[in-house]
Formats: sequence, C-alpha cells, structure tokens
Amino acid sequence: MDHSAAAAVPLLQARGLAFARNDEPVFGPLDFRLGAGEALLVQGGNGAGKTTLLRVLAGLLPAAAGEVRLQGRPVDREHLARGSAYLGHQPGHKAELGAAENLAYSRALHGGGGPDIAEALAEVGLAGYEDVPARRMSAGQNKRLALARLRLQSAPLWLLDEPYANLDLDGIALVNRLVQAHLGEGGAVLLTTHGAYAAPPVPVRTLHLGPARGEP
Ligand SMILES: Nc1ncnc2c1ncn2[C@@H]1O[C@H](COP(=O)(O)OP(=O)(O)OP(=O)(O)O)[C@@H](O)[C@H]1O
Repeated sequence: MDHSAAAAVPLLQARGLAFARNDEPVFGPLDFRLGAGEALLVQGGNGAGKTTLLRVLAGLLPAAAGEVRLQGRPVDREHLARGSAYLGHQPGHKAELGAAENLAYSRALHGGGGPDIAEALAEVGLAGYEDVPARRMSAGQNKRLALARLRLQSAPLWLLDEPYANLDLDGIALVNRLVQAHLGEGGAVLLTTHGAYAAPPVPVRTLHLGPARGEP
C-alpha cells in the first residue's frame, strides 16, 4: 500500500453534518476530519448534543443533513454501525449473562479479533468475573466490561461517550492506556466530555458544541 496516500485519506470525515428533532436543530452543520492515530475530544455542556453526535456517527440515529465518509468512502448508517465501536452511557450488556458470555455474544455479533476473552477480561481488571452476571456488577465494573468489548470488535473508529464516567482512578488510567494503544495501532478515537472528567494524555483536537437551546 502507498502509505503516504493512505495517510492523506482521513479515517473519518464529516461534511455539513447536522441533526434536528421536530425541525429544531440539535447540532451542526459540522465539518471535521479525524486521521488514523488521532483523537478528537467533543466538548460541550449538558444538552449540547454530544451524545446525539456520537449516536449519529455510530449509525444509531439518522443525520438530518450532510455526509460521513469512513476511510474516504461515503457511508450509510449500516456501514457506520459496522465500521465503528460505540461505548454509550448504557453499557448495553445482557443482564443475565456472565461477563465472559457477554463478550462471546458481542464477538459473535460483531466478528473481530483482538485478544481472547479471558485476556480481555484480565486487561480491564475483571479476571475472576467470568461467570458473574452483568446485573450483579457495579456501574464501574460494567463500564470495564464495555471497554473489554471494544477491544474485541477490531473496529478502527472508537466512539466513546463519557468514557471516564463511573470509573475510579485505576479505571481512568485503563481508558487512557486503551485509547493510546488503539491510536498506536492506527485507530482513531472520538470521545465526549462535558469537562468534569479526565481527558486522554495524548494530543487531542477539540470540537466544541454550543450551549443547549434555551441556555444563556
Ligand atoms: N430521546 C430524546 N428525545 C428528545 N430529545 C432528546 C432525546 N435525547 C436528547 N434529546 C435532546 O437533544 C439535545 C441534545 O442531547 P444530548 O444527549 O445529545 O446532549 P449531551 O451534550 O450529550 O448532554 P449531556 O452532557 O447532558 O450528556 C438536548 O436538548 C436533549 O434535551
């Protein structure tokens, strides 16, 4: 492959991307690009539209206008869902399944490589929780399990909505290690914060979303 040509094509590019509810704009139009090995921090206060933007980029909500390209190709919602790994506010686990079964289910759904399941659990500090159902795990433990899921998906684009929320200091360091490793492997990370939590210790560009409507 011609690496200089590949580097010139952003992993993610948004042009004129906008979302509206009942004709009321929520965000946009936005233009941004994110290359392999880059992180973009989406900032904005409560209700500014950060979660909505990530859900649009994850293919979970339809954009009102604009275009998203992944690795240079225009993509629809289905492609976005396949090309990205999304970590939302809700961990999205099967409550009755054990930690290992949840990861096996996710791997069956998304395909992908990465470490084996026991290794992925150990990496996020959940060794010994293989058979513990998600409903019996704390919010921070569920967040750790969701982080293990990301590692198994092998999607180049990670969309992380408030990834530090519910995590202790060791968990924050874990997020930072995972983000750094993913960027080092040529992935890209788009993450949100409203400023109350940490930020990754890597050079990040920021995308600021304006105040929610009705706020001063
Ligand atoms: N399911 C929904 N139905 C209707 N309106 C919604 C829904 N979810 C969010 N909104 C509205 O869309 C706007 C953007 O919300 P969003 O959750 O994207 O903000 P955010 O920046 O992620 O906020 P926070 O920092 O509080 O998580 C807000 O005005 C919110 O009231």
